[in-house]
Amino acid sequence: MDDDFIIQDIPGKGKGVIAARAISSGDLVLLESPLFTMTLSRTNTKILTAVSALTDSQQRQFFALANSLRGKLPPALGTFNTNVLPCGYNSNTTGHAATEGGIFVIGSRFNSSCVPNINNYWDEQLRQISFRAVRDIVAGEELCIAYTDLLSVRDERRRELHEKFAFECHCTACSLSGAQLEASDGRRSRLRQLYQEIAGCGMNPALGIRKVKHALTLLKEEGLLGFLDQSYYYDAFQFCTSVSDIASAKAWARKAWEAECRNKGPDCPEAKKMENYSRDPRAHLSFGMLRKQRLGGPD
Ligand SMILES: C[S@@+](CC[C@H](N)C(=O)[O-])C[C@H]1O[C@@H](n2cnc3c(N)ncnc32)[C@H](O)[C@@H]1O
Repeated sequence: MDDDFIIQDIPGKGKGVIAARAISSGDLVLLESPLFTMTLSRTNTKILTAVSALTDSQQRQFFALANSLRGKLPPALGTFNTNVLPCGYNSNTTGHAATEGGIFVIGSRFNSSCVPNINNYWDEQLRQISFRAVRDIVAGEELCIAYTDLLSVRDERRRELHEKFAFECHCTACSLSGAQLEASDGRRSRLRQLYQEIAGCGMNPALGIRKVKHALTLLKEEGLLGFLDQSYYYDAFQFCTSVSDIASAKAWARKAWEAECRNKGPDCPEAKKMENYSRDPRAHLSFGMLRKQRLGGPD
């Protein structure tokens, strides 16, 4: 793992993390314990109290991290807010925020991209954060996570990143212009709509499956397939199990299981759940709730 990346200066971004060799989709790039964690209700005083409990060398590590909020916030709070990563379930897409955040000596060096190649996941049992590749990565590529809601349009993403982290994003998606930018914004907006429409398709599972397939196509076109696909597979699984289409339900559950393994690791509770459903879709609450029909599995 330690040989997978190097930390170096990146023009316009401070430091960042670069792949030192080819990394395959699903590979664990880093597993790290926090220097310390803190609940959402943090203040400069609370952070200074937590930092003072660290060893001298850990205190130096904390203050050596970037502070992009210098002059806007007191130094400890600015450093914390620049580097904090969620320690708990967090979804930029649904707006669900983890109640705890942590500071990581290495993990806090990952920069942001709106087409991320790395997923960060807090393992509650280990109380460590993992970083896994969401697609194949070539040597020399920067390893980036997502700091923002990827289903927002470019200008909204830039506004949010500027407000929270005081930088302008120039990732491949944010650097688009003209018709290409319009197409990218259109796909992300449509994906957000589909996310909500799919949730309302419980009584019309055939329509739900069509919308899932449309969403997966848009995710692929937008370069986000490996990052945001798992919830769509789970939705498709539920549609199939509700109409007792067992073979298709198993196939969708398997796709969800693969996605959870890739992004969070095979031992995470979500992967275990999907593995169980892929063996026995009847175990799901919605099994057989609607008239039997065949909906079909993933393409
Ligand atoms: C958690 S730190 C990431 C590591 C940091 N670059 C460093 O030097 O340690 C977050 C800060 O990195 C910079 N950053 C992250 N992603 C960036 C990007 N895509 N473009 C420019 N700066 C970025 C911003 O200053 C941001 O506030």
